[in-house]
Amino acid sequence: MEHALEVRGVSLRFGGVRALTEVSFGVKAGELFSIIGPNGAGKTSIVNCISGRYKPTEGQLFYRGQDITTLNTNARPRLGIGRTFQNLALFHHMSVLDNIMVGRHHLLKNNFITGSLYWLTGARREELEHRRKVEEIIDFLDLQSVRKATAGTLPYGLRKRVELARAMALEPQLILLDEPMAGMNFEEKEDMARYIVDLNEEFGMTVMMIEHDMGVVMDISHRVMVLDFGRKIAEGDPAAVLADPHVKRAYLGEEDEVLVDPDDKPAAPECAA
Ligand SMILES: Nc1ncnc2c1ncn2[C@@H]1O[C@H](COP(=O)(O)OP(=O)(O)OP(=O)(O)O)[C@@H](O)[C@H]1O
Repeated sequence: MEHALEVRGVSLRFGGVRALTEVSFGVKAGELFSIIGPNGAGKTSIVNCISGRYKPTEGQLFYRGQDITTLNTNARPRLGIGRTFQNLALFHHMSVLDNIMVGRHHLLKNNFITGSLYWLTGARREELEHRRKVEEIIDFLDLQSVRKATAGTLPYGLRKRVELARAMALEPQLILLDEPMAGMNFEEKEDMARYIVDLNEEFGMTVMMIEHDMGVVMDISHRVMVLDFGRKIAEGDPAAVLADPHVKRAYLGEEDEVLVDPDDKPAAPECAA
């Protein structure tokens, strides 16, 4: 399988803070790839480097063989890279339908001037085609009943789904999902997991997902990478990653026997005065 995305030796520093240190990995075309790690491990930083929000201090990023390291943020959706955000970034006063339409902005061929010649140019045909695509996504994500609702009035789980719809509207080949299940209840997570698997399998999108829910990650991912303090500590199929002692120690909080000095005596509990 060809690499859709390749991250080579990426480091990112904010003053004295090392958010990422020499992180390298590849995501294959058609893969559902997840990144896990404790809070502050650098997961969102990686997504922000790929989406262009941050420029790596060192290293390179390749998308389908093209060096995108210094490409500006707006150019990436045109290449086929879409994303969702950890904290919802919807237009709250707009309808669900309009929020999803915004996602198609970069695909619009007609500008303000040609758009004003609505019936004479292809503007009308183009709008109908965009509507058709948006309706397809609304059907896929079961958003029919709320298509006219104001986005800001919807329950959190549904707003997350609308955000996914907007990212899908870009028709990306690679979609970056930053904690798509955060704040959801069990049923909402189950639904979201199913949509993610379907957009990978039915729509053929390559998925790179950051998610804290280990159950979901292990269930649906083809491969998993683990970050800790900005460094990659493991990568592989879910079962192998779960069994990795470094991962157990860093992520799941289990002790690594090798690193525990047998002569170390537990400290005596402090007595209250
Ligand atoms: N814009 C920024 N300015 C300064 N430091 C930052 C910035 N963005 C991230 N960091 C720091 O970089 C490190 C990695 O942060 P990042 O948000 O990538 O971690 P994360 O794994 O996504 O965490 P979480 O699971 O809590 O979202 C943290 O120490 C964070 O404080």
